[in-house]
Amino acid sequence: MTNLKLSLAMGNYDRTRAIVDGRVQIDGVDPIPMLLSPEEMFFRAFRHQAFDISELSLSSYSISVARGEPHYVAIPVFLSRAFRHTSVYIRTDKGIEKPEDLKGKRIGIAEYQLSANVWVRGILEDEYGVKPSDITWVRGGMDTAGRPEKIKVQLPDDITMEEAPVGSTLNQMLADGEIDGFVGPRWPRCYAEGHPHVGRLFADSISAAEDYYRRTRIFPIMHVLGVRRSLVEEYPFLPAALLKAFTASKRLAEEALFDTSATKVTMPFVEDNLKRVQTLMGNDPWSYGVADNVATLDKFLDYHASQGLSPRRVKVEELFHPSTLEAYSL
Ligand SMILES: O=C(O)c1ccc(O)c(O)c1
Repeated sequence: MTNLKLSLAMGNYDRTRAIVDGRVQIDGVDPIPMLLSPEEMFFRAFRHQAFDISELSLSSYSISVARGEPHYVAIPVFLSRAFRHTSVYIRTDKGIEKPEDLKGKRIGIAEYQLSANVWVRGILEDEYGVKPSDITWVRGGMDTAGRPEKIKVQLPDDITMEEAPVGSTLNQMLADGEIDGFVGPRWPRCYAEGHPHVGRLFADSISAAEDYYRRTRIFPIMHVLGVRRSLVEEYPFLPAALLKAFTASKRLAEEALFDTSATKVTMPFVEDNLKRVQTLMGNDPWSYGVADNVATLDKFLDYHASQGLSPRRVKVEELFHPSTLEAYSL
């Protein structure tokens, strides 16, 4: 019996590496891995359904489910998670000292529907009373002018959204003070390069995120794994096989990270960060599976619907293949 040969698009992460190098096999599948950036992967997945198995933006995927036209079915493998307190950048010379000061400001975004932006808008509203309609959103490419939206969205009437001027990038607009801030999953180049008037809204974003986690127990989910729906109809073993393999691959990455004899990532203070995260979040901080993540997924779907991105409130169980919602035991 030969295995299915399936294309597999995902990021180059420690938690996926064992699948790429063959230490973990996916039952019944010979993967053809492609390690891509989120921008390229999601554009090709959502515009052209280019891959058999693909990491997917939780937001873009939720839109496709809410619209009743999902080309992929998700598996509760959360390939990207992040506390997005890190992801709000501001001009430090525009009177922005606290979240409430964002009201009336012009904030750049690459796309309204990016998962990181859904989380940031939700947290700003829930925690600080700053509504999406309090801000003027300016949409454009970060480093390339004229970025297209990968999914067209119809925003609620009270949302003000402008397109960045033709030929302008958000990085240049932020650097020149033409926008007051930027929200997005990737840091803007001018911040990375140390622009003297560009900083973070939450200057101590680790403390802000820790406080948020203590109160909410939410570690935001950005990306899921998806498999082409037509393939699952033909081969219903695929979702559970993928969940099993990706869970095993993540476990190997965690074991390596905890082997601190010679650190596995090129970064100081790894042991200290591991201890800090364990103290805050317990022994499985980056959990896969629906059961451990229902509250986080529910919060995301609330935000997604209230921000007008899904035309109806999708239920958590609708996102994932039924075979990944339960497991056998001995
Ligand atoms: O589509 C994007 O631009 C994009 C970039 C980075 C991410 O992590 C992401 O979720 C989306």
